[in-house]
Amino acid sequence: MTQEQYNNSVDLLKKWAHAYYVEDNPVASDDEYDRLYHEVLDYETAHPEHLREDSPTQRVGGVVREEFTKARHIRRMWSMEDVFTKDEVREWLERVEKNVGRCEYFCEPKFDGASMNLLYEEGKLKRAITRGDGVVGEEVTDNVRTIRSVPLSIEYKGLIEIRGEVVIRKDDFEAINRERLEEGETPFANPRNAAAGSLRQLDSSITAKRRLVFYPWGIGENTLSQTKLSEKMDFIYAQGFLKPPYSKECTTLEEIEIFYQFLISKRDEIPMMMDGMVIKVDEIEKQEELGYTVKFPKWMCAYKFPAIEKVTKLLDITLQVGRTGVITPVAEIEPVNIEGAIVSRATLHNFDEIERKDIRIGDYVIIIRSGDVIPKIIKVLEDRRTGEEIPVKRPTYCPTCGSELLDEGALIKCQNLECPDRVVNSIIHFAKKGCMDIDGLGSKIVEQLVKEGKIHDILDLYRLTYEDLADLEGFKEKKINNLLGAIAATKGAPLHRLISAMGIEHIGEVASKALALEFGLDIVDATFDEIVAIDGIGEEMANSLLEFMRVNREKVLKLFEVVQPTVEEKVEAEENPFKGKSVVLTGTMSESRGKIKELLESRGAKVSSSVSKKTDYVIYGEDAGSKLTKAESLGVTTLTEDEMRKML
Ligand SMILES: NC(=O)c1ccc[n+]([C@@H]2O[C@H](COP(=O)([O-])OP(=O)(O)OC[C@H]3O[C@@H](n4cnc5c(N)ncnc54)[C@H](O)[C@@H]3O)[C@@H](O)[C@H]2O)c1
Ligand SMILES: [Zn+2]
Repeated sequence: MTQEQYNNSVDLLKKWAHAYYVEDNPVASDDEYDRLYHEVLDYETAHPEHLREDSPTQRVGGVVREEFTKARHIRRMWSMEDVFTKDEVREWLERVEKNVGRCEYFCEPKFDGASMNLLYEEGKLKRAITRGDGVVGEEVTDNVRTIRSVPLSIEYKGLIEIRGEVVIRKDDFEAINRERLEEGETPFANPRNAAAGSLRQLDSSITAKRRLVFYPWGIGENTLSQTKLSEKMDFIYAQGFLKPPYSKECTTLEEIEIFYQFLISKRDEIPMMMDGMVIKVDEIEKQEELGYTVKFPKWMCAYKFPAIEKVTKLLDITLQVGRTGVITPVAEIEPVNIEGAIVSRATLHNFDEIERKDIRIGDYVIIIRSGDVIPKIIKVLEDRRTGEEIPVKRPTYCPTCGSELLDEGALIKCQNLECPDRVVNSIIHFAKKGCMDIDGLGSKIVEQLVKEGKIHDILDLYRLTYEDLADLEGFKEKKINNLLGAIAATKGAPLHRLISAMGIEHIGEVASKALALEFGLDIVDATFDEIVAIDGIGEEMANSLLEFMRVNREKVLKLFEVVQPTVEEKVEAEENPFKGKSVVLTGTMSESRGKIKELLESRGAKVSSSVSKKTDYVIYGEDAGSKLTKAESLGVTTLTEDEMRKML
């Protein structure tokens, strides 16, 4: 890096930091920011004479926004040094121990939220101040009062500054963004900006709606006498604050590394966004001996997790035709490595989303991949446009069969029932697990069969003969017999699985069960009023089912004839505490969860997989994780397996 490049980089970082800290609306990804930041830092270490005082390496956070009252922290608030590899942790530990000898290290998650300082006096919450530039922050007391995990009063009567992170749950974050998009506002780029933006509301009722959570991680001004940070924190938790789900005291690099890997393995499960692990020297005396740089304490560091957000370029948008004919746009992106996986495509739900986000071909975009979630574009970096970007047009003809498309606004559909992509995808769906579960009929084989003209629709599967398959490439006697056997074995399958397998839009497994129980084979003649009378089935589902039956009535009747599905009897469950209740199972139980699900369903319970405010009971076994925590945070009744059995 030359001095000129250094100066330009500092200017760029400053611009990015302002957008991030002050506007809550970043124009770069964290990964990019961190990279440039470290290049700048390297240059400054090599050329201390060129160091600019206004470099982001020399200051904490951003400036205070005009609309808010400024307030001073009693003790300064800091930023944190970050390390990215085990080797860097080793170096960090060596540096620490060279100065103060062997230490104990307190390790805990680094939640990615907004830094907050709470001042308590005589047991009352007096003031809540954002970190700001570390010396002066914004007073947001009224907003913070709406956060349920911030106690308004505590037992301890001394003056104390309790520091922590205001975080937003990942699912709330997504919900807020959906809402913002609907209202034509720009979505928040990440949970941290969403938390910060929610705190900086001039109207507290908006903050209140955001369901923020506060996790304490440290103390500023205080007169507590404990000699270790972890002991002080235990005292804080005992005052009624939330304790992070995991923390560990370590003494060696190996222990630190093991806990780090453990936290990474919990990354998707924990409802809050974690971007690393914090390592802190536990002994207060040693902390003081180590002291501070201009920006951060020398006694703690953030051991960052690998980035799950990356910036990349949108190369093209291609179209996929689903089994219901819906055309889904797919973003083809310049391949990037996210946590070891090469990502080259991302989903876009529909064309309205492209228009709302104003995504153009050639744009730089931030994409995120977390857990098993398919990568998605979360933000367009409009600042980086060159003017060459090409707006995306809504398609008017099917990319597969060429028929004219029906544009319904949010959805664009190919209406040609014989469209090859629709046929292939509907057969793949028909054959998959949870539907008809036809072993040996995966997507490749379906494509082959359709392409070779062996099948044109689902019914054709049941007409396949040995001779039909014998001349296909890769089909030997055993494979043919297995496939024909697997298809024949679907005869007599439960009706609800057959309904599910038909792939009616909006009708999933649960709805299929309810429909099968209610109507049996008469489902082809069900009326709108009868359908919506079923608990859990809404108008959209009813219309979709009616439309499907209108178009496919004859085919469905034929299918019933060939498959001869087993019609389940409708038996009223006897009265019991779980009848009609919504139940979620989590953790390891004495039998498989599938078995326990069946048991509860036979008693009239609805068993679902995610916890919400509508859940009546969460029944947990051993090693229960985030679902249990979520239930507790929502105030949902939790039961052990034993308690459940007693109630039955
Ligand atoms: N995308 C962008 O344009 C952009 C711009 C500026 C900064 N950033 C991001 O912000 C980071 C720098 O921000 P920063 O200086 O606030 O540092 P930081 O967020 O990396 O770390 C410091 C903060 O961590 C928080 N924290 C969470 N858990 C904690 C715990 N257990 N103990 C102590 N503190 C805990 C505290 O609020 C503390 O202030 C960069 O690494 C970058 O990722 C991004
Ligand atoms: Zn088509």
